[in-house]
Amino acid sequence: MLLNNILITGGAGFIGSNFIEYLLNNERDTHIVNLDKLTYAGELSNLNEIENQDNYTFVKGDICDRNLINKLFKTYDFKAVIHFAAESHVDNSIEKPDEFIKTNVFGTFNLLDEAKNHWMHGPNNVKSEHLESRFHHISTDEVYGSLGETGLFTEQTPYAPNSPYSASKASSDFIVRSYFHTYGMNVVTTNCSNNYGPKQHDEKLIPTIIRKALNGENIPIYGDGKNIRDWLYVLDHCKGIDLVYKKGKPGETYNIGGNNERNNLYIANTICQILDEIQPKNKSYKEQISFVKDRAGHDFRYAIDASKIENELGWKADENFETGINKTVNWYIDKYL
Ligand SMILES: Cc1cn([C@H]2C[C@H](O)[C@@H](COP(=O)(O)OP(=O)(O)O[C@H]3O[C@H](CO)[C@@H](O)[C@H](O)[C@H]3O)O2)c(=O)[nH]c1=O
Repeated sequence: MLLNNILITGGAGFIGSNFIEYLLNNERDTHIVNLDKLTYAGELSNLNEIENQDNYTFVKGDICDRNLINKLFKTYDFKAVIHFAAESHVDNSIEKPDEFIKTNVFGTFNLLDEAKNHWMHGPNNVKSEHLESRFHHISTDEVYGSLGETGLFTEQTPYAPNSPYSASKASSDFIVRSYFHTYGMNVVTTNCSNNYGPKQHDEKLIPTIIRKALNGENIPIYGDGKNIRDWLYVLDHCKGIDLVYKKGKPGETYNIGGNNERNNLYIANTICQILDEIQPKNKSYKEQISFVKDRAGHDFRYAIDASKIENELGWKADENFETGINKTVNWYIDKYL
């Protein structure tokens, strides 16, 4: 059988590795090339379960390396690119924005431009063998900025990124958009809310709470803990990405959110309550919750209106926050204990 080669960038990271596993479990006619730089956030063991499959190849490399990208396109004649690779941690972007601009902005441009050169003769002239070839850009709801107490982000919400991270993702979204409008390239973008679930890097809120709780350390909650995020179980996100990748309209963007708005203090209390039940000790884990200095420019609230992907493509999240967080806490207990 002739396999379709697709390029997945950042596949050793949290969402990318969950997506690769999801795709390979559901498809037999795809060969995935996973290009990942293996920064501190990439973990090859995330891919243990599929690393020996013959329809999977790992390449260590940087999306900013134009020669490498060119060589990969020549070797594999990719039929699609699904682009996860990014510097993703907001706190790091506040301390050191350079890498975010380099990887998220320049790296995305590099990939996109190589894909265009490989798939198209010129503006609006796609090579016959690449009529279906698609560039799927994975992005974030943070590009829309911060909400007050009410309202939801829709695909029409104007961009208003507040952190160097979200500004770099917003820039990359605009570059991708421009390749549709200028060159007629087949691109789609998905903007997701906060993901959680297995394989997330230790630095993010939910793994931090679980790890610090189990280690008997203070659980750091920024500011007053009232900031709100819309939590999306990572496998629901993967299903949404797969739908958009296969059925999304070229040039369109789709929001993917969990419809699970929770404030950070609620998240910490919920996790502590689960741990009190399944991993009890002499006092409640809640006593470890500790309020610390707020994040600079901390966005107050993110919340997504996912009706476009639900109505147009039939996507629906399978997990609600209660089912998802229970699975997640159990997964990290196995990892940390
Ligand atoms: C790490 C940490 C975070 N926080 C707060 C800050 C945020 O309000 C909330 C979640 O923080 P983080 O886990 O860093 O995630 P956040 O800044 O929302 O961004 C995430 O979600 C975004 C999607 O909304 C993604 O685009 C980002 O790549 C991803 O990192 O918890 C704490 O209160 N204490 C902590 O120790």
